[in-house]
Amino acid sequence: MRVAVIGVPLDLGANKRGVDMGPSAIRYANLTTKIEGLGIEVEDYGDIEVPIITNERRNQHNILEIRDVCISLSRKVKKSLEDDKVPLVIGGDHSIAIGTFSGLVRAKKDFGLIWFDAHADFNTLATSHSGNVHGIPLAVINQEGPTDLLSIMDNAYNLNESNVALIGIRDLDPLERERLKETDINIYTISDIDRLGIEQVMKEAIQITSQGKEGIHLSFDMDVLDPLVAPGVGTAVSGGLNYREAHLAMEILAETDILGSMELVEVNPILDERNRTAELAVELILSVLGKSIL
Ligand SMILES: NC(=[NH2+])NCCC[C@H](N)C(=O)O
Ligand SMILES: [Mn+2]
Ligand SMILES: [Mn+2]
Repeated sequence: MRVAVIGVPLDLGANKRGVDMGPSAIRYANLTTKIEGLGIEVEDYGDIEVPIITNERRNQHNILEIRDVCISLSRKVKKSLEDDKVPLVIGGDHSIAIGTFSGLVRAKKDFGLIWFDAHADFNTLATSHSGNVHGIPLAVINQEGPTDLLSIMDNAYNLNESNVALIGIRDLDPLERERLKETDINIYTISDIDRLGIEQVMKEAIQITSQGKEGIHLSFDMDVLDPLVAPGVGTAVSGGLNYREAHLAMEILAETDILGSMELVEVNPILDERNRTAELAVELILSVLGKSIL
C-alpha cells in the first residue's frame, strides 16, 4: 500500500475557528515519519489552498468558498488514486468530505462509506439550526443540499444509502433526526455500541457497507471520541468512544484489508491540550493502516 497525504486547512464550514490549523497539528505529531515506520511508502501532497476570509465576511455559509476548496480537493484525491495511492485527507472541518467523496467518484471508485461521528452531518440548510456547512456533508453526498455543493458531485454515481454506516452518533438536530429515520442508512448510535460492543458493530458495518463494493471510504470525525481523550474538537459531545474502542475499531478495519481511502477531520488545536488530539489522530491513522500490538 502507498499513501498520499492531502491537507485541507478549511474552517469555513464551522462556527468555532481553529480547525484550519488541524493539518499542521497532525503533521507536527509526525504523521508521515510514523507511517513510514510501518513500512508504508507515503508522499505528502501538501495543502489545498483555502481563501482567507475576514470575520465580517464569514456570512452566507461561505458556500462558494467551500465549493472551490472541495473542487481542488476532489482533483487531488482523484490524482492520488490514479497514482495508485490511498488518499489520506486531513482536515479541516467536515465539509471537506464532499470534496473527498467527489474525488473517489471521479476516479471511478465504487466505495461503501463508514462515517464515525458524534453527529450525523445530515442536515440540509433548511433543517439546520446553525447553518454551518460541516453539518450537511453527508446529505450532500446523498445528493441533497445546495445546488452549488451538489454540482461538485458527479451525479452518475450510485452510493446506496444501505452502503453507508454512521457510527458513534449521539447528537442529532430534531429535523435532522426525522430525515435520517426516513433513509436506509445504517445507524450505530453510541447506545448500540454499548449494547453490542464495538467489535460486533464494526463487523456488521464493514459487511453491510462493502456489499457489492470494491472497498470502503472511512470518514472519521474526531468528535466521535469522548472529549476526555480528544478535547481538541469544535463541537464536543460527552459520552463518546473511548481510547480502546476507537483503536479496536481501526484495527478491525485494518484486518479486513478493505480500506480504499480515508479522511480525518475536525482537529482544533486552539481548543486542544498540548496537541494530544492531533497525536491521537495520528495513532488512530496508524492503527487503520495496520499497526498492531504484536
Ligand atoms: N462535522 C461536525 N462537527 N458537525 C457538527 C454539526 C452540528 C449540528 N448538527 C449542525 O448542523 O450544526
Ligand atoms: Mn462531522
Ligand atoms: Mn461531529
